[in-house]
Amino acid sequence: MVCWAPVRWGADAHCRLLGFSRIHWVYTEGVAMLSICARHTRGGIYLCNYLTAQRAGGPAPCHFSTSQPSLSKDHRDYSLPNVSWSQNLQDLYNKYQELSKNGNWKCIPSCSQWRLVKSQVGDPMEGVRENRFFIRNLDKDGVGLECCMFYNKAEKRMVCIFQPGPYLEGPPGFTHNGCTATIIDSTAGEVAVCTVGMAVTANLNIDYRNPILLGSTAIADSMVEKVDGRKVYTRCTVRSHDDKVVYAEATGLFIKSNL
Ligand SMILES: CCCCC/C=C\C/C=C\C/C=C\C/C=C\CCCC(=O)SCCNC(=O)CCNC(=O)[C@H](O)C(C)(C)COP(=O)(O)OP(=O)(O)OC[C@H]1O[C@@H](n2cnc3c(N)ncnc32)[C@H](O)[C@@H]1OP(=O)(O)O
Repeated sequence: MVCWAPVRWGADAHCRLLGFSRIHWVYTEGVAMLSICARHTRGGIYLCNYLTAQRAGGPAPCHFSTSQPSLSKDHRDYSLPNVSWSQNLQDLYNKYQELSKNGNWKCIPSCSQWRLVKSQVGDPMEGVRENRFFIRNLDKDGVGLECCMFYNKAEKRMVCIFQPGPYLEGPPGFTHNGCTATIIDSTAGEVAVCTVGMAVTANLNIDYRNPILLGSTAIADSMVEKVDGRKVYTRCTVRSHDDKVVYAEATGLFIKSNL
């Protein structure tokens, strides 16, 4: 029999992040099927464990704190590995760290992103909150986006290795396309900013090719194609960690700030 069950799912932050209503409805049969299919992948195990824990009333992360204004001066680097990282994400991180040894690639610490903005435009909330961006705005490791960016100056290229967590769900078991758009915007935006200085998104076009399983590891690979005056044209492809599946392809136009 088909049955719909309400599941309290990290209510406040989840709603804020995805714009859903306070109760998130999950089609339980679909989720059960997905969890069976998902067992075949490393990401699936992550998802299965999470769903099993939730159904059992176990340590489902229903209550957690979001990125509220904070007086903390602890500028944690959210791009460093933590226990929620899958082996695939860790392997990609190790690969780019290795590539960084000859200076071609450079790891971008998460806290550097706001420093970049502040150095250009100042920070209206200086002193009242931590340095962090929308892309990594949940306190709890693993529930949102785990990611790290690497920059290649010579190639005008930025990659973002990432692992979407359970609070980023769109279709049951899969990543919300708005989350994918955020990753693309941030990766392409960052390479635009690193290339020409402070710039904002004017246009973003995305073709979604395949859904991204929650808990899986993927990579957004973005590069600057052309700079024409203040206009920075970028291209980005999102693929699975092993390059076998293309998840999305995008172009973005960023406009260099007049400031
Ligand atoms: C505002 C908050 C900023 C927050 C932080 C922003 C960036 C973060 C920076 C560093 C962080 C590191 C990495 C990045 C991480 C994340 C990325 C997040 C990105 C964002 O979250 S960022 C916020 C969302 N974003 C906006 O909030 C933009 C709203 N918007 C505007 O602020 C203006 O609209 C603007 C500035 C775009 C242009 O205004 P403007 O007056 O300066 O210049 P103008 O209109 O003259 O355009 C100049 C030439 O661009 C062409 N052009 C313009 N728009 C076009 C379009 N859509 N399609 C095709 N061509 C276009 C014109 O046709 C002309 O071309 P031509 O020169 O050939 O005539």
